Amino acid sequence: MIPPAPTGAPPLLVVDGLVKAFGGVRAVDGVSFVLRAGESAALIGPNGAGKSTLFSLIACQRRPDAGTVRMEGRLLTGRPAHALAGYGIGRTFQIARAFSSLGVFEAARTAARVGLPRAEADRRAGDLIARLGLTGLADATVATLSYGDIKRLELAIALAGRCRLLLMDEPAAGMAPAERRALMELVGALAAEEGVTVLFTEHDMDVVFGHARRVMVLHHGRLIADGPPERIRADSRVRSVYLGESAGDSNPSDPDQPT
Ligand SMILES: Nc1ncnc2c1ncn2[C@@H]1O[C@H](COP(=O)(O)OP(=O)(O)OP(=O)(O)O)[C@@H](O)[C@H]1O
Repeated sequence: MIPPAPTGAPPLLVVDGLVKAFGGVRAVDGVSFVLRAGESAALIGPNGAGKSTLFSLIACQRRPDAGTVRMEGRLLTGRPAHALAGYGIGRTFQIARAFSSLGVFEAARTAARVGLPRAEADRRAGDLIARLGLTGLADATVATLSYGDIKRLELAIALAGRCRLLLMDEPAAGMAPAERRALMELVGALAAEEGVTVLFTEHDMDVVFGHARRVMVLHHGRLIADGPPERIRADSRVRSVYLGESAGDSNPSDPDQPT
């Protein structure tokens, strides 16, 4: 588990008054929060709450209608998505696609090579793929990997670039429960070792309540709750928002106990 962020840790990501509308729908409607170095936060909400849109605004895939995002004090809003790495932000979503013709080790090494001498980059890439259980696949072409292996490789690639903030859009989607737990435990351990702050969206409440130290709840584009998992679980507004959700695992009133 990731230890709680030290009190008074410096603000890493500052999201201030983000708004994004599609026609008449305010998908993100005035969202503000501060993520401090060392935190591990999950962004949850029922279908259509605005999670993907908010994530895409933070990750510079869309421009907000209003509001700003700052990383370590530097304005991120308006920058292209490929500038994220230069701000110390790694994103796991679909990274592997860009590396599909490379071998697994080569892909991790390419990411590690940015700003590191060759020998050090090789060592870092080797260490990370070992930690992620991919050593046996070091020479396999990325395009041939299974879904779960791609997810692990994406994590290795994001961390190889020595990001300070890791953005993960449904990191465990499509995985079997045991594989999900293993992946998130690895994320927690690696983030703690590397001093990386984590922000992730997730539908699976076991993953959210088992692995986030902070949970932010979106509803109709607004943050309706933000706090430690135990407080979110007991929040009457959060419970009422999730009532009637069809997916059994989408109800935060009845998640598994945190591991
Ligand atoms: N490109 C788009 N054009 C029009 N409306 C959109 C677009 N993207 C999102 N929306 C609308 O914005 C709202 C928020 O959608 P968003 O996908 O961000 O929610 P979400 O919380 O990620 O949902 P889910 O959990 O179902 O993925 C929804 O009403 C959605 O229909």
